[in-house]
Amino acid sequence: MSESAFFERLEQQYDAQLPFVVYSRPINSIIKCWLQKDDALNKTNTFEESGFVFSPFDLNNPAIVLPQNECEHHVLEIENLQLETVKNEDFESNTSGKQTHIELVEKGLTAIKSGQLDKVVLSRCEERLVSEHPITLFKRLFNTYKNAMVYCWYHPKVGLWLGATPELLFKVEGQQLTTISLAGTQPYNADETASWTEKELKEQQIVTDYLAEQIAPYTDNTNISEVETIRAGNLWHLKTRLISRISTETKLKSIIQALHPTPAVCGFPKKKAMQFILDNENYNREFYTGFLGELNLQFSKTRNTNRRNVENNAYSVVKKQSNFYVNLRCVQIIGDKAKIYVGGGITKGSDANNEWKETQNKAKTMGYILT
Ligand SMILES: C=C(O[C@@H]1C=C(C(=O)O)C=C[C@H]1O)C(=O)O
Repeated sequence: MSESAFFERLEQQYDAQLPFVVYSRPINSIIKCWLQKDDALNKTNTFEESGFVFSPFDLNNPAIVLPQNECEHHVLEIENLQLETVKNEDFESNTSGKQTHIELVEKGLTAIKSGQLDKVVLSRCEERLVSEHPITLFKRLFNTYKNAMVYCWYHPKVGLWLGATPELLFKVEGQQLTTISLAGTQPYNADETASWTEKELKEQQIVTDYLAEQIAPYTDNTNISEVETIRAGNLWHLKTRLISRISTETKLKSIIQALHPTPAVCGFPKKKAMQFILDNENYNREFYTGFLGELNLQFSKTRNTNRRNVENNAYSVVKKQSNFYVNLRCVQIIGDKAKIYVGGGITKGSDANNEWKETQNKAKTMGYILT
């Protein structure tokens, strides 16, 4: 399918108010779209279906699935999309929510000092006007953020979301589980390399240890990589990769419950941090810090047994794969309004003003894309 035919088909779907998702995974020149044939709202809480899942932060609310066999699928392989309009380099974060956010962070710090919590991730949402077509915004995301999972998701009964997330929640290929620990934030500077404080390194290590502990009951042989610095748009983060094997009887839902929400978007202890967020952030995160991605898709892997008998040499096994990304650096579009969702992790020693600035920096990822 040509680039123009691919996007025309997507625009038709949006004009007909039918559900769709268009996305591209990090470091990948493949754009996929799933177009649901009707406007049914398919929910899941078992995560046993095959499809594309869009899950809220709070799993007490349902996750939405675009079922694989009720969708038309298209794939486009391309490096850069044609775009007439360029991104806006002058985005200035709106300061109207500053006082409220600082008060929220201070409340979080008080809870940490009193020993109720070790870490809590506190967020806010900032409104902007948007005039551009969502498909144009998606094209800009794809051209701008090559090492993020970029997407535009729409369901007429739920809403319209776009994002460029640097964070894999986890992926499962057959029995192999991969997850990452992402924490620490610094503004990206092309002339310097990131230098991290002991506090930042320690906090990222805490996230890594926590993830390893959470997956331990379902896995064996966890291999933990060295810590590396990665770039996500205008920011640096610290990242570690954890790879392990899950036992055959483990259900995908158990892995989801063990890993979501991670301390990178919620805090820990998990339940207490979650409760603090639900009680104190004075808005609903909805799908921000939820997760999205391919759910139980079948793929076949060819094995080479190296036997002499050529007939037996290659055979393929059908396996299932899922890959979920944390819904960060995202925006919800309602009519001509764009709501940019941003947050950051608060620990002992965090400074409320710096936390505010960190959310302003994070808002730029989507801010640059909107005009
Ligand atoms: C919560 C967000 O980001 C998360 C929080 C980070 C931090 O506290 O330093 C870093 C990356 C993300 O895991 C967000 O972007 O809204």
